[in-house]
Amino acid sequence: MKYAYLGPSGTFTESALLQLDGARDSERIPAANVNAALSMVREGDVDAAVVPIENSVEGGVSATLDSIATGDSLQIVAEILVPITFVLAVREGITELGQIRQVSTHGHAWAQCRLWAEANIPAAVFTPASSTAAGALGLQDPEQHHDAAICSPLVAEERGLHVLVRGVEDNLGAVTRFIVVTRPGRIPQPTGVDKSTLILPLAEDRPGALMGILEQFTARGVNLSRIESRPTGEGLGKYFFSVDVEGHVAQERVAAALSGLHRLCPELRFLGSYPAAQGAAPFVDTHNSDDAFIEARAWVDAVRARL
Ligand SMILES: O=C(O)C(=O)C[C@]1(C(=O)O)C=C[C@@H](O)C=C1
Repeated sequence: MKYAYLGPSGTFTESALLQLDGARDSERIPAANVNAALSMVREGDVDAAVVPIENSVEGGVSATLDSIATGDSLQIVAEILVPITFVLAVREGITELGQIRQVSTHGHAWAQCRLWAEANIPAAVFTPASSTAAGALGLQDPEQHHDAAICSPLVAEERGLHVLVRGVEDNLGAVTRFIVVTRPGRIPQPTGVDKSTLILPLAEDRPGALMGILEQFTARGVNLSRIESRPTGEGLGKYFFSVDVEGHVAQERVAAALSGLHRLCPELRFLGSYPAAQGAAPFVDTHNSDDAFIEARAWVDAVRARL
């Protein structure tokens, strides 16, 4: 396997990739940003990409949500969870927090450490980096000017960086969810604890449009585990919904919800059904079981046979 990931080496994304079976023997290509990683998949330069999609504190990763929602279709085949903790690494010569004038990290990491930074390095200006590891490596680059970086403990250790403070995150126990993305192909078999991801553009801007979408799930007992609205970029007020549901397209209730959604918004994108990284099998009422759907369809077919 050949994987692209949000690089350089030492990102949380690389840690996620290394959790995959056989990843240590695979070819791993660092990409400068999420879009570049997904382009490598679309163009066939790699078999798959690993990119962040959601953080338990900061929410959805817009670059990923937007990139998988448009352009050539992609498919999610797996998800990976990584516990997140950050350290404050500093440039050589910096020994106290008061000396820090510029701090660099990924925007999503900064959002998770903002309160700590306001309280402890209030004078420091934030310089965005393309990843936490890129910010950390910049500390060894004389051409870059930041004197501190917020990064993973691992990259600080691997690069021999001096760590001034550990655990600078505002919320203990944060987790980031990563996805493995391929070109559309075979859908992983259901495991019983699965997720499906959908992109739902609003076909019509009218009262109750979102309710109409949600009803498709409610009526079939399909639980949502994430729903986010993202601007389409076509103008103010134009949004699409990015949704994760509990269940697999092989299950009748999920398939029925998809079919209802397709009638409401034919432009919907099915981004895949894949094993959930954690959780239990969802509760399913008897009337939403596969058997109930199959039996109900047979009953209607028998009625229609008399036409
Ligand atoms: O910069 C990294 O190390 C990443 O893998 C990206 C990323 C993200 O986009 O959320 C991943 C995990 C952390 O939440 C912070 C940054």
